[in-house]
Amino acid sequence: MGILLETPSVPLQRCPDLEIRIDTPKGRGVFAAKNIPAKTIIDICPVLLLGMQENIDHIEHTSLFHYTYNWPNLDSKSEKKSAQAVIFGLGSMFNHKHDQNVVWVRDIDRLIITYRAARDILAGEELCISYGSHLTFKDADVPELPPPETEIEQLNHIQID
Ligand SMILES: C[S@@+](CC[C@H](N)C(=O)[O-])C[C@H]1O[C@@H](n2cnc3c(N)ncnc32)[C@H](O)[C@@H]1O
Repeated sequence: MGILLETPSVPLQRCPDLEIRIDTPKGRGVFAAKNIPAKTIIDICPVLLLGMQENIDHIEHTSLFHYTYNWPNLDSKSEKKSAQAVIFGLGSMFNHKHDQNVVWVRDIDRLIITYRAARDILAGEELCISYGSHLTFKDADVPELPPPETEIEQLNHIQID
């Protein structure tokens, strides 16, 4: 009897109750078309790990740079370094929200990310992850404060009887 070799594989799964909206204050975004219960798998996405130098020489100069994730990696001296990775599937479409409703887990060895609902998500809500605190763009969720001059002008208009 021969040895049964199992083909290495990752079963894929995507929540069907989703839609892309194309004209939001954050550009395109992923929205719930129906209620989605907490812990539902939203998507399982394959990952392309970029070479450190490839990223510096090329990707950082393209719009793709705004879609990459940090990915733990080892350099040529086996020291831990943060590389960049391109995420295929919906992983590249989630916008940022400080109070995110989607969480994600890396499978480093198999180059996969799994996204799940962090809580119950209502139909019509946007599905967002957190990009952390160092954003490279103006967060559309944060209201614009009036410039100081405007505040002074406003105070000047307050009449005291
Ligand atoms: C990974 S892409 C997300 C998909 C993107 N909205 C699109 O249309 O392709 C990241 C980009 O989306 C935009 N974005 C994400 N979250 C945002 C937010 N909270 N406020 C404003 N823009 C946001 C920024 O332009 C950011 O560089």
